[in-house]
Amino acid sequence: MEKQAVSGPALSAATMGEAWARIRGRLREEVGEVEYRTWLRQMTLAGIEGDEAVVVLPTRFLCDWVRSHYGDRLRALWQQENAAVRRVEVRVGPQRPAPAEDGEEAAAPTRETATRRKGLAEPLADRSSTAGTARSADPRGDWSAPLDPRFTFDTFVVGKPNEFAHACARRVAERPATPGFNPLFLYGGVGLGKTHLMHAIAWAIRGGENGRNVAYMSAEKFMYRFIAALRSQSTMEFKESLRSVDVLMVDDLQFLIGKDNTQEEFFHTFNALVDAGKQIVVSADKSPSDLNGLEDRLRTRLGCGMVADIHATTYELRLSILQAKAAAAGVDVPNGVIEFLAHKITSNVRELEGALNRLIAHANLFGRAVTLDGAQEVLHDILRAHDRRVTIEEIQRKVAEHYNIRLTDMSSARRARAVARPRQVAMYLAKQLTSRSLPEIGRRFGNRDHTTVMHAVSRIAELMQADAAFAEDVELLRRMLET
Ligand SMILES: Nc1ncnc2c1ncn2[C@@H]1O[C@H](COP(=O)(O)OP(=O)(O)OP(=O)(O)O)[C@@H](O)[C@H]1O
Repeated sequence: MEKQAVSGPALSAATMGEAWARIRGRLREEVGEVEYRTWLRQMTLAGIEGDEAVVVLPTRFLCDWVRSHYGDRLRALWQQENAAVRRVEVRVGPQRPAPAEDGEEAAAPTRETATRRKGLAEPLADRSSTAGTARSADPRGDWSAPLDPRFTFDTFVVGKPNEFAHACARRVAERPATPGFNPLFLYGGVGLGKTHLMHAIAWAIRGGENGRNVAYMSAEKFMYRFIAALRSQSTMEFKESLRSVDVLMVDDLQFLIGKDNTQEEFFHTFNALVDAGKQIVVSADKSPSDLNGLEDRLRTRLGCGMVADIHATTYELRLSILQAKAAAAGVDVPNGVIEFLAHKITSNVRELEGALNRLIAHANLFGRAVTLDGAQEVLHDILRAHDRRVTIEEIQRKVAEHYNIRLTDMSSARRARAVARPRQVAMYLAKQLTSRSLPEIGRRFGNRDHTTVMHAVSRIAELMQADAAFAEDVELLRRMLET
């Protein structure tokens, strides 16, 4: 439901802007220049929604930090400005350029401010000028970032694409710092389970008998802690606290690309820990050798233990994941719906899970059973985003698989019915599902003439009319290809 504008003493855009500027000013005075620049400067006000002021920051980590360290203060300051604002929501959102503030760079941004506004660079440039004035951006702290209770080995579904990574993760969890498995480097595309496996390792080691001290963090958090330490001149404590852990786990290492100072610090920490026989686990979106922008010596070190790739999901793995998640939610999702989702949503597990959760939420909310029609309606936006153009090669592959013939027979001269009929089906589907012309389709099927394709199309249409089972078979193929 759309939220209403603030009632009572409503704020106009101009007044809101002024109020926000005052709040930022107050915070800046209260926390000091260094802390303000480190954590708060990138905050922008997205607007007021109902009784809630919405503040955005460029990354999830910054949001978590600002929410937990400054959330109450932000709310109190808003209340002073306008009593109708009762809550402050801090969320990830697009950045508008922050207004120039006293003592800061004016309109033409320096390289540092430009990159900082994108939320990308190491904001280290001013580290000598203001060091010492920082308050509590605690560089020592404890390193035990909260782990997601859902991300354990028990809930991780294993299939061909992730079985090697999973086996390595298990091994490290059971026997940390085993030679050959240190460091463990897990990599794979977005939403394929890297963080899940990292948390599972951390849970297992923390829950083990030896009471090992596990430090789990995102690379982004590593960087912010390091910067905070530099600024408050407490790098010794920072180093000591990290070097006293038994297991260091750093997620999304690609974040350190281009952040040379942080990389260097990470490299030294890494060496100190490995030399001391401690386990390192790292995840990234690419293999060490493909992480261009990481220093060569760091890439070499990262690649010298065990490197395990999590591949894109297969249909079978998607099915198993959906079945496991539906069972865990205690909701009866018919097989047809599960198969449909596994066919349609092929991008990654996060999206697959999101789609299933939405279906389950709808079913619970309206007390209705989950059905295929309902799924198509509830998920129409997700499904549309996954619609894609099917290629002739995909059609040939799918049809060959379906009829159990060789892919090469799609273009061969063999005329045996067992081969010729599936080839005709593939031509028919190519005509139906692609915008290719008849001559072009003919060329892709072993340089056949366009009249051969025409004949195949009409023959298959006839057979479908005459034989319901055959028609159903072709329809099934079409639906599978239309994912
Ligand atoms: N094999 C699996 N079994 C069960 N759940 C999985 C599996 N793989 C991924 N997931 C789920 O998919 C979601 C996304 O996974 P995760 O956050 O671990 O991905 P990621 O690879 O770290 O992505 P990113 O690159 O965006 O950080 C999580 O909810 C996770 O539990």
